[in-house]
Amino acid sequence: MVGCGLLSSIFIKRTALSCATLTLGCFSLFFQMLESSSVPLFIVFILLFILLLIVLLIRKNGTAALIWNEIIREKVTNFIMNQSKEQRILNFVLQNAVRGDPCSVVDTIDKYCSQKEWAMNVGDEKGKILDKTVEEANPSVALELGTYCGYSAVRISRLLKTGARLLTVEFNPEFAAIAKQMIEFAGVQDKVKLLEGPSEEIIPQLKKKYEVDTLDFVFLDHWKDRYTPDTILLQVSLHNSSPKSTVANTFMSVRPLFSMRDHICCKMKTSSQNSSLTRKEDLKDRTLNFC
Ligand SMILES: C[S@@+](CC[C@H](N)C(=O)[O-])C[C@H]1O[C@@H](n2cnc3c(N)ncnc32)[C@H](O)[C@@H]1O
Repeated sequence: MVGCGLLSSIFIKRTALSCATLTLGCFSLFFQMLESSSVPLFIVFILLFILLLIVLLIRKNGTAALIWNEIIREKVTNFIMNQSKEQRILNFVLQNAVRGDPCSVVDTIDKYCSQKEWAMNVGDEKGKILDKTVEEANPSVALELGTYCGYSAVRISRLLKTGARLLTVEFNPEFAAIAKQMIEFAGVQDKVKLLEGPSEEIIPQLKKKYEVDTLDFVFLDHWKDRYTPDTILLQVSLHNSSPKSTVANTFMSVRPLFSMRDHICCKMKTSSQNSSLTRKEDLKDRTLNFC
């Protein structure tokens, strides 16, 4: 009984209950073990003690928490529910957001990801910075690399002026299918075009296949190792026409970004507790160092 309670308790997210239950269980077993001097009880005690140590590690250590939540817990939940996390996010939106209202979709994803499961959306905190940069750039043509479930695509598109468009690139077919439904549910499908494939293949096609002459705004939010090569590829593919504004969701230096002319550059970083960003204006000295 105690073992069952303890095992189920480790599935309870971020509650002090799991730790308290485990500790209580360990103590109660320890005293029973002392009374009966039973070997099986001793083995159970050792196992529960190890479990307690693991739970404490998950609660105190960021990497352990990440491994637990993103690898073990998510895989177990996916297996039990026979559904991916991204599908759960979409279902939550379909059930709780207002169809045709992009703000409601954005808020509902934020709600799910802050209360139930973390996901790699840009999120509300950095999203507000993204909003500000989009509003300043007021783009006619915008590009996003890394769509995921479509959170930032919906977020950006809700700020686009009439006739403006956002091209968003995603190479994972499962994520692309989710994003497509998210974009349609938000009612922004006329503004957002999802291009499925690796950025390194899509970017060279932008000019001819997607009739892009210049980009007014670029949001880099795919895998970080592609930031620099894709920035160069963008410049080459669009014949050296630099975007008016580029936002990179990173804390690292993206050299070509900073050497582009006429751009507003915006760096974002996430600390364990919150997000912060340094705008181009504040970055000038450091920017020069990077170039
Ligand atoms: C951090 S997520 C994007 C989050 C999204 N911008 C948002 O805020 O909602 C990164 C996404 O980029 C995609 N990705 C990574 N490298 C890519 C590449 N080279 N081409 C296309 N998509 C890529 C991944 O599959 C993943 O879905």
